[in-house]
Amino acid sequence: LSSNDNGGGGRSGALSSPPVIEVPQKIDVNPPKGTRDFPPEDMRLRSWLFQNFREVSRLFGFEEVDFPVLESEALFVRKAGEEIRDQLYNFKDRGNRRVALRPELTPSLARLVIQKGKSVSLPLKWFAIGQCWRYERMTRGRRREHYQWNMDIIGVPEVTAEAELISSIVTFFKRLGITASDVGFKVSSRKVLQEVLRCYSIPENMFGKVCIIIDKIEKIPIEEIKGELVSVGISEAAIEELLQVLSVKSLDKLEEILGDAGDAVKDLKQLFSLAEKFGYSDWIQFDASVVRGLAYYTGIVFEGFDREGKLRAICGGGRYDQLLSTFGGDDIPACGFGFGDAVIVELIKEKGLLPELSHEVENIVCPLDKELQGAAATVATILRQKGQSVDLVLENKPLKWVFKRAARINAGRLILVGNSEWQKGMVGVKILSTGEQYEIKLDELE
Ligand SMILES: Nc1ccc(Br)nc1
Repeated sequence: LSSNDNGGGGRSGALSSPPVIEVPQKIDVNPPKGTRDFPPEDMRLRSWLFQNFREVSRLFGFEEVDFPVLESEALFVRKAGEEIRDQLYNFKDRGNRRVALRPELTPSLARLVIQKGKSVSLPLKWFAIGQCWRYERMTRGRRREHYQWNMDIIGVPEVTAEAELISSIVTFFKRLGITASDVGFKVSSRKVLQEVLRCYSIPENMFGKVCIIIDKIEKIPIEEIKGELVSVGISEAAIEELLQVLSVKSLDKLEEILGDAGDAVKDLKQLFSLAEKFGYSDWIQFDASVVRGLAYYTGIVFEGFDREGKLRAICGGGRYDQLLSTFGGDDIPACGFGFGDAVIVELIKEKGLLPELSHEVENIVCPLDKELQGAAATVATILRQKGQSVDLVLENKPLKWVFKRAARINAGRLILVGNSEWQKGMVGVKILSTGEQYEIKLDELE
């Protein structure tokens, strides 16, 4: 156990009595509603996706981190009316603690940064791949879990950090064969909203709530948006100005409205200039209507979208400069993104970019009779010590069965351990793709 492990026990308190669990007669072999199994074929695709997440993270010099799936509920109970809050997979554990299955990774990352305090030096460039949960009424039939790739830069106030993060996602898309004709990024800044709200002297503490309402602008009728804004105390005039600004699709137009004194226009201009230098200008567009649905964003926000408009957002992120301080940490700037494992798979299927991923084994090793099972184990071990993968036949099977299995597991070679050969320290080899076969001394086998 690591030194800081508290054994999960925390303060020793009385445990509630264990629930009486009925032993089911016949178990349901399907996974719980809204969750997925990953049998080998699906697991190969997931591993391939995660390998690409990891390789891009390595290219950008990020370090991998991880956190418990189970967190204190307090990490996620923000009061801005977020969907993520309404769908929290939360409960009281047997120590009477309010806990939740994490719906996202960013709060855990913020918690760990604060926990590490001065023992880590900024900037931090951390990435994580973790399963995230929501509890949604199954009437909508949507999943309750997905895996997210997160990349976060902690301690860099400049927009160079957001530009770097978007570059990492572009790099990922390019690795999969996705181009700027397939997907784009809508980019804006919450400082646009902030500057409008300030003009109408709307208090800062309304900012998160207004963003969450505005984020629904393409999901619910505009009259409902207006109604919700009115209900949180935004004046009709402010609402009209907000909606007018949110329809702006060019930075020049935005500058006309907001002027160039504020940070919103300055940050966005810098981001688009850096995009030129990174070489991904074709991938991004300014769109003032992008606010994202998480209350803690404070600056640049972006989301990846499919240009055919068939799919939900592919990924999203932004700057969250206040999150660490709201958790009691120092005032440390931060930005990051989340990239789910579901929409991207729908996209590569749409684009015919699904990779061919088959299970392969270099060798299948088979004793020709029971007495040679030990000899076959020796051969398998020698090959494995040389870094070769081996499927060792573990039962006394007819050769017909062995050849069928060799084909099913895409074995490269069949290594036959027969009595007369073994007496001479040799084995039989059959190259399954060509049919070529020969005998070879065990110590020459490679
Ligand atoms: N936040 C969240 C968690 C799980 C799923 Br599925 N979607 C969104």
